[in-house]
Amino acid sequence: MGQTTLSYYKKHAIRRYGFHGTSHKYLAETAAAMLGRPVGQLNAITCHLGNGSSVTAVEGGRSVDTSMGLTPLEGLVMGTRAGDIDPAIPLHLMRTLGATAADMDAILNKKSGLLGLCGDNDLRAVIERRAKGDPEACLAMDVFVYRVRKYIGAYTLSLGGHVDAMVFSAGIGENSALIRSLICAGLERVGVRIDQDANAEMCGGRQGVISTPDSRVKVLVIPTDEELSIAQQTLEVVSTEASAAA
Ligand SMILES: Nc1ncnc2c1ncn2[C@@H]1O[C@H](COP(=O)(O)OP(=O)(O)O)[C@@H](O)[C@H]1O
Ligand SMILES: CC(=O)OP(=O)(O)O
Ligand SMILES: [Mg+2]
Repeated sequence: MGQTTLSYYKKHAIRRYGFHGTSHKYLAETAAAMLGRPVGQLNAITCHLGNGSSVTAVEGGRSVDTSMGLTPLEGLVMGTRAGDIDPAIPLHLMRTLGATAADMDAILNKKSGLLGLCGDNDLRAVIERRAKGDPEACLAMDVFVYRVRKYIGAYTLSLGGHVDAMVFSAGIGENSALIRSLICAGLERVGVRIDQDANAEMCGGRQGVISTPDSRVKVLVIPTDEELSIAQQTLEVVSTEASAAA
């Protein structure tokens, strides 16, 4: 047997690390508290949508899949990151344009995403331009929203169709009722019904439910608190080590 690609995993630590873990953990725990159940009994899809964005599938309180990989480049379309693309594209650009690995790193991490699609990386600017009918801004938002919906669809099946809650958080998820509404549009058949008044109100650091009472999937807006989550997890590690040493 020749060398398998599994050796990259074993010898070179190529694996899915995922990012925003402190945020997704905080969101799952807060969602469980809001639904009045132990986090171990919660299935959820947590959407951390900021400048960097990721989605996580949470089953019984544990992350079972997440959209960022070895680096934060994989997954959603972000402010300046491309997210998922055909892995052959960088190879093609390196061959045809003579681009180096460093060039590709800069293109895919710093010049792609919303910025690459329309010239603005801040979604507030993209939303303003879209409202005026700017075609590139419309395209950028369509691609952004479509990619989030695709992950929600994939993770809904990863969770066997059993989703208790969908959570929106971070700069975009906490503040843009428009983006939340576009992501959830037409999902009634998979149990998601948005209360548009509640959605419009849940901005600027407010926490609450934005789905209708009859929505099978509860849709929540939760301002994330990564600092608190880091402090709680640090305390957990320190207390465990202290009690083991005693
Ligand atoms: N009202 C809003 N509408 C749409 N997008 C917003 C709004 N407020 C903030 N954002 C987006 O949130 C992003 C910042 O999110 P944040 O979670 O702070 O990002 P990061 O931690 O990755 O820097 C901004 O780039 C902007 O696109
Ligand atoms: C990993 C990442 O994108 O982090 P942030 O959201 O803080 O930019
Ligand atoms: Mg952040």
